[in-house]
Amino acid sequence: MKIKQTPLKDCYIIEPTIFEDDRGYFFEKFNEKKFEELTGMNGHFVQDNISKSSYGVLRGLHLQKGEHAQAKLVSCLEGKVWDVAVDLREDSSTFGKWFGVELTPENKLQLYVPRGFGHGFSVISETAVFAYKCDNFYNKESEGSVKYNDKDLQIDWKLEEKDMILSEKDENAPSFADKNF
Ligand SMILES: Cc1cn([C@H]2C[C@H](O)[C@@H](COP(=O)(O)OP(=O)(O)O[C@H]3O[C@@H](C)C(=O)[C@@H](O)[C@H]3O)O2)c(=O)[nH]c1=O
Repeated sequence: MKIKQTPLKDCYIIEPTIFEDDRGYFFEKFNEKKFEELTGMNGHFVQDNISKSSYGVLRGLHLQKGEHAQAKLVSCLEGKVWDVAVDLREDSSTFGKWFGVELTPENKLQLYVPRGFGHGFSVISETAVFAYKCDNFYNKESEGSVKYNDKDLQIDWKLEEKDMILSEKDENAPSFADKNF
């Protein structure tokens, strides 16, 4: 397992070591001990989520606030997604900055999105299955969000606006300036 620092503080790309032989391949998708040694972050995840979406679906930007804040380790099991993390920690040197990475079953990359970040992804294949671990439980009352097309963030979602499919909640999300995080 290798990690690569992204331009955002505490946000990492995880690349697994692949063992190939005549049968196919093997890799450790997650190893708490190695993850903690390499990143220095908490690797104790308590919830695993899966979603399936079709082309053009954009989920985000989401976070949980306060004591329910969640770090996420995200990956794509089928298809191709453009994954985006935004640093929403006001005391961070990379506050207000975003980073995007393509996640596919072929590149096997995972993105570690720390607590206090907004997270979202867009589906750029016909369909995509997205999988992620969270280090804190889902809590509806603690949900925060930031509008995907916020003028201050200027995120490139790798989709044309006309193709984007959003939930009503995400369409009506507050702006970055509203600080719903
Ligand atoms: C996130 C979540 C949702 N739900 C329920 C609530 C709702 O009825 C249904 C769909 O929820 P949402 O519309 O919020 O799902 P979705 O838009 O896929 O939300 C997810 O988006 C990505 C970008 C993230 O970063 C995740 O943390 C999460 O916020 O599933 C749970 O039961 N547990 C969960 O952990």
